[in-house]
Amino acid sequence: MAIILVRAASPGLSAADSISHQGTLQCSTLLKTKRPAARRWMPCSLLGLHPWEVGRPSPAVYSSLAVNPAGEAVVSSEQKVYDVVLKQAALLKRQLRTPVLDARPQDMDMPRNGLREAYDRCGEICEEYAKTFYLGTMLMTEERRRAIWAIYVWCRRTDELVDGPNANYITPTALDRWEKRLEDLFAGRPYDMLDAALSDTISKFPIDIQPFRDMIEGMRSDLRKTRYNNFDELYMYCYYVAGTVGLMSVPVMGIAPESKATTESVYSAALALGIANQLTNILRDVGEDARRGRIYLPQDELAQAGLSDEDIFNGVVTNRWRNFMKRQIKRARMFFEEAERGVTELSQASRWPVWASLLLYRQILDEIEANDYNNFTKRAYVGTHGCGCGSLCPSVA
Ligand SMILES: CC(C)=CCC/C(C)=C/CC/C(C)=C/CC/C(C)=C/COP(=O)(O)OP(=O)(O)O
Repeated sequence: MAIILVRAASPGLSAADSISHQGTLQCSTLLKTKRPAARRWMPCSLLGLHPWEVGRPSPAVYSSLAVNPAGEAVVSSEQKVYDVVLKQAALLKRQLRTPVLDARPQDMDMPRNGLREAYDRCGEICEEYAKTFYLGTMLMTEERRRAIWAIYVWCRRTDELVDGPNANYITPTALDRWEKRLEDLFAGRPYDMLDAALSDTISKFPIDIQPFRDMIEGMRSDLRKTRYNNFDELYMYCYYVAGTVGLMSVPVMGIAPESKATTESVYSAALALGIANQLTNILRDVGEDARRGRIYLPQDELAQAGLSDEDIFNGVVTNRWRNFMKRQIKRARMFFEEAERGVTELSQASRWPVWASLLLYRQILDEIEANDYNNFTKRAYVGTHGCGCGSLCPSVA
């Protein structure tokens, strides 16, 4: 019942809504007209436009530079990531010739005792750190739910390496070891029980190792990099640490059998949600990051707005800052819009947790505005009761 009502109230979930990713003029570092057989590129700057001001572009198309300082054309981050999307989509299409998971009896692949315990532990961790999302996963089939927990826990542990209590001791070598462990678990040789859950998951779903490797690469880059010259660099970072989660999730969440959308477009939407979440996270945490000497904002855009690192460290909300933030928020919202269109294409039971987390995270942007753009000393906070679903939200029940 709750879900039906929430669906009716959620534009992204209307049955009549369908994605049209065809034929639109798209913009990125480059503008591109997308055709099935070819992608043609034209620098946005030729039109004197900021990419995200050209109108709602289609899949992952918001990077801002495609020339290096020497004026040479370079492949944008967005294009590099789109190539990963295409690869993931092709793999999924190839591997999904196997039976539809939903059609299998739920108990068929029930894990043996040790594994069951491992998955339960993953569920507990997910519940502890991401309660709303966890509650949403309870609507999925058991197999999918356990798989999502296992992926979540691996990502959480990876993040903890550079963000957790031992972060100061983490070296590139430690990340190399973590990557070796990842390869082992993909080869069916898990190191501990939590790895064993993921190892089991990848044996059941068509999940590729690349987004996992890329996430570790993101942690490596976080160790050495504290500034981002432009949005192209920031986009790559967001892909590494969050877009990857979207790509990992699609094979488990599943595309609705009735969906007319292309596999690539669903992956693009999943990627967009990861990017949107990460951009939002960055905008929420500007003050906190600055206190750690980090600025995850495009330096060129800061300079254009007349702002410097000093302004960020001083943390005074000025009109320049407000204007800068307005543009950053606008861009993050465009990624959310892109993501929204993909939610409807997921298999029915996977939509709600994704939708709930999208609403919840997007509200952080509203909250930053409500705080008059003071993200230096005020943390935009959205409680689990604030996901826009009122009393229909399962997190309230
Ligand atoms: C839309 C479609 C087709 C599929 C959905 C695919 C998915 C699940 C995408 C979600 C990707 C995701 C959850 C990325 C992580 C983003 C992120 C910024 C997480 C922040 O984690 P924490 O650092 O724990 O955040 P808090 O600090 O807010 O607790």
